[in-house]
Amino acid sequence: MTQKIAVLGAGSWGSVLANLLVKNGNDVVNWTNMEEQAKELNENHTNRAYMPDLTYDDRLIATTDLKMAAQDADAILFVVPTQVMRLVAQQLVDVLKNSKQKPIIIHASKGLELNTHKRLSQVLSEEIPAEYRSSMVVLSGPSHAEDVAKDDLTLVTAASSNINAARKVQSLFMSEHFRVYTNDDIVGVEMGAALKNVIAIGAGALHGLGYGDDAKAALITRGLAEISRLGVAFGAKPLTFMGLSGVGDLIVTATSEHSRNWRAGNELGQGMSLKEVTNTMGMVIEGVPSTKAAYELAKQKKIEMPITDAIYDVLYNDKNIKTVINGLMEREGKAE
Ligand SMILES: NC(=O)c1ccc[n+]([C@@H]2O[C@H](COP(=O)([O-])OP(=O)(O)OC[C@H]3O[C@@H](n4cnc5c(N)ncnc54)[C@H](O)[C@@H]3O)[C@@H](O)[C@H]2O)c1
Ligand SMILES: O=P(O)(O)OC[C@H](O)CO
Repeated sequence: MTQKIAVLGAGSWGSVLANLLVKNGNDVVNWTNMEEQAKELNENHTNRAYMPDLTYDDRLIATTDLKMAAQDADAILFVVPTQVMRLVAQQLVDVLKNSKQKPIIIHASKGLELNTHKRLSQVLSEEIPAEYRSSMVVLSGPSHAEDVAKDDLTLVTAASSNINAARKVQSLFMSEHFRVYTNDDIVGVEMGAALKNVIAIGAGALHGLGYGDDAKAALITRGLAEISRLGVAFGAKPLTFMGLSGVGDLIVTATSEHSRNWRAGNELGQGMSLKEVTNTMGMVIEGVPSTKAAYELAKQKKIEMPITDAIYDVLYNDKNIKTVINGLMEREGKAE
């Protein structure tokens, strides 16, 4: 049955997921806060600032009118940067109150809120009416908009404490190119999604500095160990980090040139300043705020996260990358 779906956020991931949902036979409205972008998507079926090579399905509608996008929708998918998620959720409250039906709430963003250190399902739960909380779903896993846009093969997970809601999301997104598993560990899925961005900055930096494959494999492996340690301290299931939203997403983000986090690290490794990197990327680099949030969470819980500490020192204390890498190698010997 055709579903009415609102996708909030028309950057690379939001617009590409909206396009996928249209191709799956749904009525989809993609909400953006930029008038020019809505016009371009509606008239030219392009979104050149984010996906320069993609022509979108001409059935995809874009709007800056949140009510038009989300009122009476069957599903509402948030795909905005982490630090504006709360703001967008607040704008949605009145629309939800005036809707004739109760949509399923999904988010596909990856990060931790600065200051509160909260996961995105927690942020949404605080802002939207209570009756939506139990059926919230998180869509996550190794997935770059560039690959999904060209119908390459992508496998992700839909996590919820409500299995029926997860299954509903699974069936909305599944296609011959896009496979969705279900998962009941929202904490693990969201922690894996946010923390892999931190390690990906480190992996990009190693590349930018000219280190080889051994160093990159070691960083990913030891990065996974500290992601799991922090996640488990907050109630995640250890095995979740062995799945698509854990090691799967870590591998793609820490090795792909599509990754904004990896590219940011690579440019830092090549000697650019953080300001230059963020000013030229033109898209969100979630690992930058998530490094700060993860660093502070780790201190709060007394969890050892040496790689996160090192990236934090580079991003927030202006430490030299080569020096922090040397520091990691010079730590006392440990058991694995
Ligand atoms: N790009 C990917 O391949 C990909 C894949 C999986 C997950 N994600 C996650 O999805 C989230 C969004 O990433 P993206 O790649 O689409 O980012 P992006 O930088 O490409 O686009 C972000 C969009 O958010 C919009 N935005 C910013 N502030 C806003 C506000 N106050 N109100 C409404 N819209 C606002 C911007 O205008 C822009 O269109 C991130 O958390 C990212 O980690 C991205
Ligand atoms: O481009 P990045 O670094 O934000 O990563 C995008 C996705 O999270 C990869 O799964």
